[in-house]
Amino acid sequence: MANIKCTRIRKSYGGHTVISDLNLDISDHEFVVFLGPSGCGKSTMLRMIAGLEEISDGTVSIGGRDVTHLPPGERGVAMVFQSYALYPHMSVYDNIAFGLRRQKVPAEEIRRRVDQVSNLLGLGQLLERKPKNLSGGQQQRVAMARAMIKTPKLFLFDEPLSNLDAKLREKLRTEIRRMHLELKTTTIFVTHDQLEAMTIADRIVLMRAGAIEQQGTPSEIFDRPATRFVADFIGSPAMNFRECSVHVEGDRAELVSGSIRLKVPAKDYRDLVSGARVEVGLRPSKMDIAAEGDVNIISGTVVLIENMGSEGQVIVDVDGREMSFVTKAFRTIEAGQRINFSIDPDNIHIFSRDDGRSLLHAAA
Ligand SMILES: Nc1ncnc2c1ncn2[C@@H]1O[C@H](COP(=O)(O)OP(=O)(O)OP(=O)(O)O)[C@@H](O)[C@H]1O
Repeated sequence: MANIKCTRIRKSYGGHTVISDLNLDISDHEFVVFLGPSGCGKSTMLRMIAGLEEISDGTVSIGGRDVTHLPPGERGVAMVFQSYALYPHMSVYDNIAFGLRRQKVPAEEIRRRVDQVSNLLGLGQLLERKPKNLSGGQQQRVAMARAMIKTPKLFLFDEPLSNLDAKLREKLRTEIRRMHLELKTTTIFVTHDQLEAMTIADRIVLMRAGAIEQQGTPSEIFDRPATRFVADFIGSPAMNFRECSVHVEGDRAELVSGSIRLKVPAKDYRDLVSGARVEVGLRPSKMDIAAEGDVNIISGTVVLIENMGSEGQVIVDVDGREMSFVTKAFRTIEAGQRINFSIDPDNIHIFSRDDGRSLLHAAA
């Protein structure tokens, strides 16, 4: 069992508090991603769970055992860092076997386990090489193998893919996910890359300034962002935001900004009263060229079309400000033309201008 429980965690450096009163539960076998902008405290949290960083206040337990004051070696965790930190003078085999040799595991057993993890990570042909003769991706695989061989209860990854190029990142991301499906070791993975988080996580813990802003499955976070901050952080291309005034008529509310008029069912949101001002968020990927019968139509002049392969991002000037939407039919559009695009009422996000919280009743 390797569930994790962080209770009322605080971390201060000198007089400066960087994590305050953070509570977090992670289930056995879960793959959790700590996501957030630079400096929000992701690595500090991970390092406190690993035991590499002292906790100023609060407790951490792993598998029901309070490990708050245990050294890293006694916590049953293995950590993979951004830098591979392999021993340059040792072969791949010796690098992977190093930890087990120190534990005086019999040579035969070491051979068996090195073979097992190196096959899992596609390192079987590279065992005699020195790290300097490996690519960055191969070196990171060796670092992962070295962590895995100890059969830890908990895997901690601190931005392990940051030094790799985009293609390799994608490949290793899939491998890490596959490895998790096979081994089911509870995993925490730190990244500031939202796409990486979306594709790899069972659950995303989105942090902001030392606190949890929202946690949930990638779909929950993407489809029902609890705050404007989350909505803005997740999704690429980024969400469009417009400040709108509210006009309520019966069971419908109209959100108005310049020429934009969007209708939503008023009962789905709290605090929608005539005269209120709100922040409205529209995801580019949830809009498309308007079709017959669409209700929420926005008109503007096409500024630019970005070809993304199978679809394109269309940047449109609406009342002197740019908005964007994504469409497969981008090849039919030209810069300078007038265009109507639309959004489904279910995909309109409304946030309070005071505290940035979503006004959707069903928001997390
Ligand atoms: N040893 C330290 N002494 C003082 N402040 C520190 C120390 N380590 C981290 N901090 C501060 O704690 C905060 C959280 O840092 P942390 O490295 O956990 O952020 P992060 O979310 O992992 O960021 P990044 O994605 O840039 O690595 C930052 O404001 C950072 O400046």
